Amino acid sequence: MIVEYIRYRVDQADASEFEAAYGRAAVPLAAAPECVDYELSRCVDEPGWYVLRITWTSADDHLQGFRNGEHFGAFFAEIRPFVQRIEEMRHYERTAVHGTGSSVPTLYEWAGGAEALERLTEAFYTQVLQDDLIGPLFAGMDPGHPKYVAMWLAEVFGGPSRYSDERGGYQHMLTQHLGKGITEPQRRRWVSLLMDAADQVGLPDDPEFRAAFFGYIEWGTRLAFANSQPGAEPPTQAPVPRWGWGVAPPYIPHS
Ligand code: HEM
Repeated sequence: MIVEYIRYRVDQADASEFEAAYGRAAVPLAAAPECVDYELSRCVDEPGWYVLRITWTSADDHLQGFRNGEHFGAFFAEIRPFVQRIEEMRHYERTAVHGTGSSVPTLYEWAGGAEALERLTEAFYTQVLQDDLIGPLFAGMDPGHPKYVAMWLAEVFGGPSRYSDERGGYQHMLTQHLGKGITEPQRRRWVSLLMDAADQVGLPDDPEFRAAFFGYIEWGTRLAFANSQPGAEPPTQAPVPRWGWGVAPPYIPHS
């Protein structure tokens, strides 16, 4: 992916027509398969200045695919009157420096931190060990297992990276599932018992948290299932995944 920045300097008198033109141009832009996303921002200190950010699938896709494609004509017809107003138009590559701030709590914080996740896994594995369908899989489990899985979940949900630092990270977790031959009914039971445990220990039950929590559990158990099958060859090295809120951040009423 590549990010294109276009800086415009528009006369204040033309600003509303400029924004309206880009509003119309955004329709063919959004329809172009080469366009990932876009955003037009207006400078607060110098109101005639604008920055348009467009993320393209690649610079070539922009310059060859989009410009020679079916949507360019309609896009360009709208913005043509403002081309003379462009001060800079360049492609930028993302660097390794990026991240998110703390304006939204992590799932880890929202869940109640390490202590809440440990309560969850303790209650969960107590049930697991008594379960006819999946209990036998865990018959020889390490007594520290509930704590280790809580550490894993904490890291996934945005908490400290203890599982990576102290327990071998993704690679160790993967080796624990390889060759286990988990069946689909066993995967489902694992999910179901974990959701029961979440209710039992009082994890937050707001729709946003539960949707994100369940989303990860569904994803993770499907991977564990796939990786446990005979002959599976999953990647042996990978970072511990980091799971966020997805499309529905927490609902925090503002007074
Ligand atoms: C989101 C889904 C899952 C997560 C996050 C997860 C997490 C983990 C982790 C972190 C370990 C290694 C613990 C350690 O450091 O020793 C582990 C081991 C294991 N997992 Fe999973 N797991 C998931 C799904 C499943 C499912 C669906 C099953 C089977 C139904 C399963 C069965 C096992 C077993 C049998 C072990 C070895 C336990 C032992 O002998 O100590 N896991 N899991």
